[in-house]
Amino acid sequence: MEHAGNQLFASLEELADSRYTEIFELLHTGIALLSDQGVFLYANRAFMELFGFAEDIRGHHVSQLFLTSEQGVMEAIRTREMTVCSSITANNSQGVSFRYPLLDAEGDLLGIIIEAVPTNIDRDKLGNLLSTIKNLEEKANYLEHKLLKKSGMLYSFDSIVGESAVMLEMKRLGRRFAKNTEPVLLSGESGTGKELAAQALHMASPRSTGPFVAVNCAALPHELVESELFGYAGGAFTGAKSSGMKGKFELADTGTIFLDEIAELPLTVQAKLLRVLESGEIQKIGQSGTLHMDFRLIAATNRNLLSLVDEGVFREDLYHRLNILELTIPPLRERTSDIPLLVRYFVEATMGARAAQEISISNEVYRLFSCYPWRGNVRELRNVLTSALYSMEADEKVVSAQHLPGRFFKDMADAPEEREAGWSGQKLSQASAQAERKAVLSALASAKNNKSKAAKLLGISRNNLYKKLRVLGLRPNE
Ligand SMILES: Nc1ncnc2c1ncn2[C@@H]1O[C@H](COP(=O)(O)OP(=O)(O)OP(=O)(O)O)[C@@H](O)[C@H]1O
Repeated sequence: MEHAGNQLFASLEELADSRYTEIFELLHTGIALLSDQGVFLYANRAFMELFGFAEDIRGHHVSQLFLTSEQGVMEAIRTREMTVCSSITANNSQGVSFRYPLLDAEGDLLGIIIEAVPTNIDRDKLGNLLSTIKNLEEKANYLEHKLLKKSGMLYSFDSIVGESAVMLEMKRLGRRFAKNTEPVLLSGESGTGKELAAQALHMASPRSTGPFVAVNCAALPHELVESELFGYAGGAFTGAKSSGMKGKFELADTGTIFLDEIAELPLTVQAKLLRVLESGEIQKIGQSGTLHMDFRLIAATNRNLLSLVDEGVFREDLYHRLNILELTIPPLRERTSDIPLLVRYFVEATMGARAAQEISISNEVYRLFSCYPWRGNVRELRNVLTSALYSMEADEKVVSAQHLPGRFFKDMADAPEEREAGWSGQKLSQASAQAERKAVLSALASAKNNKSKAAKLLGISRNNLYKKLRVLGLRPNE
C-alpha cells in the first residue's frame, strides 16, 4: 500500500487530476486523497455522500470539514503510520476512517489516502468502542513490558538508548570487548547505566546463552560477602545449611558474573578474588578441594580505584588484574544530545506507547534539562520525568516546567560552579549574569515554580521576571 502510488505518479496531485480516479467512483467505500499538508485533492462520490457534502471539497483543509478527524490525519502525516478513527463532519454525519500515508521510494510523504466506511453505531457508542480498543492496547503494551522484565530479558548494546558520539563510541568499544575473555572494568558515575552495559557485554559475548549473575557488593554485609561469592560446604559453620550453598561464581559457570560497586569489597575478599581470577578455581568455605569454574568477570565502580589504591583500601594487584579492558560510561551532562531520546523512552515506559504519543515536552523543559547538572545521571532523569508525569492532570498533554519537582530547581540553583583560585577570567557582566541566574533559580525553587511568588521573593515584577528568564535562556513557554 505504502508504495502503491510511486510507480505511476510523481505526486498525489497528479493521481487526483488523472482519469484513474474514475475507478474510485464505482466503489461504495468512501475514498479521498489529501496532500501531505492535509488538503483535499479528491473525494469520490461515496465519500461525498457518506459525509453529506454537496459542494466540491477540493482545496479545503481537513480541519475545515471534519470536527474530530483532523487529529487522525495529522497523526498519520506526522507518524507516517496508518491511523483509524471515527469521523464526524461539521453536518454531523459519521463514519470510520482509515488514513494511509503514501510514501515514495525514498520514504518521503506523498500524501494521505482516506478510506471511509459508514457506521450505524451512534456517535457515543463508537467513541466508547474506540476508547476501549485504546485501553486494551495500552494494557497489552504494559503487560508485554512486564513480561519482558519477568522473562529476564537483558539489555543489548542496541537497546541501550543513546546516539551521541560518546555513547556510540562506548557501544563500539563494548562490542569489541565482548568477544574477549579478559575481565572488563566499567567505570562511570552512579546512574549512568553501568549495569545495562554489563548486560549488553554479556549478550554480545559468545557466553550469551549462559547465565548472567549480578552481585551488588555494596549491598552485602561484610560477614556474608565471602560465602555469597564463593559458597560454603554443608555444616561449614554454625547456622550453615546442611546441604551447603552454591556461591555466585558457581552459579555463573559458563556465563558472566557482574560485580557492581567492586570498591566496596573487604580487603580479605579482594585477596581471595584475585586468586580466583588468576586460577579460575574457587574454594568454598569449609571445603578443602577447589572447583574449576568457567566464568567471565565484569566489574563496575563509580569511584576512582587508583586513589583507593593510594589510600590502601583497594589492592593494587587486583586493580591491575581488573583494569585490562576499561569501558567508561560518560555522565549524562556530557551527552545532553541523548536527553530527548531518553525522555521519549521513559515517557513510553511510564505511560505506554499509545498514551505517550499524546504527550509532548515543552521547549523550556528541554532547555532546563540541557543545563541541569544531572548528578544522578540517567536514573535521575527517569525519576524527574516520572514525578512530572504523575503530577500532570489527566487532560494535560504538555510536560512544562511547572510539573518538575521542587528539588530539580533546588539542585539547579545549588549546582557547584567551577571555581578557580584568583580571578575566574569572567567579565563582570558574565559574573553578574551567573549570580542572577542562581538567584532566579533559587527563588523559583522556593516558590515551586510559581512565577508570581518567585517574582515577589526576588522583589521584581512578574513581567520583569519573565524578561530575566528569557535573557537567561530559561524563558517559559506559557
Ligand atoms: N542508556 C540508557 N537507556 C535506558 N535506560 C537507562 C540508560 N542508562 C540508564 N538507564 C536506566 O537508569 C537506571 C540506572 O541504570 P544502572 O543501574 O545501569 O546505572 P549504574 O551506573 O549501574 O548505577 P549505580 O552505579 O548507581 O549502580 C536504570 O533504571 C536503567 O534502566
